[in-house]
Amino acid sequence: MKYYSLNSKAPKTSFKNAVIKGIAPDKGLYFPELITPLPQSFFDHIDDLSFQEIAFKAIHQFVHPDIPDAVLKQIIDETLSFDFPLEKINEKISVLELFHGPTMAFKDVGARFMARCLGYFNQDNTNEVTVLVATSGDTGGAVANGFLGVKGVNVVILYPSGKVSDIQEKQLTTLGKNIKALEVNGTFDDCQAMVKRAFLDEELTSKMQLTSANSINVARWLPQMFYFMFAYRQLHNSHKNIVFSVPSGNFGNICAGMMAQQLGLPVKHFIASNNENKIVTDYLQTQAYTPKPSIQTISNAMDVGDPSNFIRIQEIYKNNFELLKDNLSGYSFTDEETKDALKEIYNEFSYVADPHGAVGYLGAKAYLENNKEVHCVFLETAHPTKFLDVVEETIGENIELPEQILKVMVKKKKSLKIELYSQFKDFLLK
Ligand SMILES: Cc1ncc(COP(=O)(O)O)c(C=O)c1O
Ligand SMILES: N[C@@H](CCOP(=O)(O)O)C(=O)O
Repeated sequence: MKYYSLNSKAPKTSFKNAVIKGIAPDKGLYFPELITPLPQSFFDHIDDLSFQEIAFKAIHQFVHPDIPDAVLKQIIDETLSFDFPLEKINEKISVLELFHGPTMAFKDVGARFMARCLGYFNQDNTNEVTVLVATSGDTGGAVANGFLGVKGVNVVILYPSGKVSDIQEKQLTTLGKNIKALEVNGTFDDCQAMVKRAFLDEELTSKMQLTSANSINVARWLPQMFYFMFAYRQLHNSHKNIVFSVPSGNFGNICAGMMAQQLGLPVKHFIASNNENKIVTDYLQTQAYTPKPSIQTISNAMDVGDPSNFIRIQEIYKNNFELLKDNLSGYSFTDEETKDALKEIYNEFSYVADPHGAVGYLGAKAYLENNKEVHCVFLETAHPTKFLDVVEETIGENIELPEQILKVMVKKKKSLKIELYSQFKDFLLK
């Protein structure tokens, strides 16, 4: 597969090069040149396939020929070593749990897949890479875990000081080895802007190979397609007209769902469920795309004021506003509404959601008000214990801490505080 830059001013490139570079030389996001739908027989016989087989068929065309089939199978087997259960909340709503990986957030799959691709490309130690990551909470931990000890890869994580949960902070600052954390006095958007500026900085790029492990990178972004296929496999015998409500921040996950739809997955509609950072929800109402400084909320991983992947969504729907609106609705919810939803989900369905999942649930409910003939799946993108204080206080119960979380809580945070791009650059150059 060849990838082109969405800024149209860079040459097409291979999967391998797109992964190693992260972003095109004209600073555009890479996008696959061709999307060939899977045959109808794949969907007709999806019940006969394991999750690993589904994933292999879904991603094969995007990595071929740079990753041989046997290696791809192994990468997928190692990446998908945990479950993705779907639970019915009621007749109209189900929840797809994406938090059973090592850091208990949906980012684990993309991070593990990308780490293994880079490991494969660097077998002969000739492609040493510095991976830069901006995180509003979960990407950092997943990338730290997924890339720990990967040969020839150094990871630098930038996170907004005081704006991630205690557990998220422990997950991204305690591993050591090839993983370094920089605590930025600013917002997630400031972190993302510093990373993007580093890619433009010739002094840096002439001295080191930089790449990104945010959803900018095709190897981090595309495996997120799997979730939508896994949900379909678990639901299609009992429900048609499946709609996904995706708690959205940087819009990588929902955009990966749209890629699955391009592969032929029968998805009736997507819902972008936003907290008060509602740039895309506003766009769908006004047709004006206006990035804004991000607002701090209790669903902090979605505190994004300029979503990177919106441009990919525009590409998928051919920059056609009406086509996009036929496929995507957007809703935004306040923290108070999110807390009420956490209580409602707990009291009515005995289910403990996290604040991001609760926003997804609210999006599903809002859409169902005017669309009766569908079944909504909201994505539970992180385990509730990652947001322990707010969840326990809201539902009035203590929740049991999983082993993954207990292990990390006792570790000691190690980070370097920075405020300016020059400090970030000096850190990289040293
Ligand atoms: C728990 C959680 N939910 C939702 C999101 C939003 O996902 P995306 O940035 O792909 O829109 C994130 C972060 O990305 C997250 O960590
Ligand atoms: N919500 C993310 C922000 C970055 O998203 P990404 O998918 O582009 O890595 C986070 O938790 O860090």
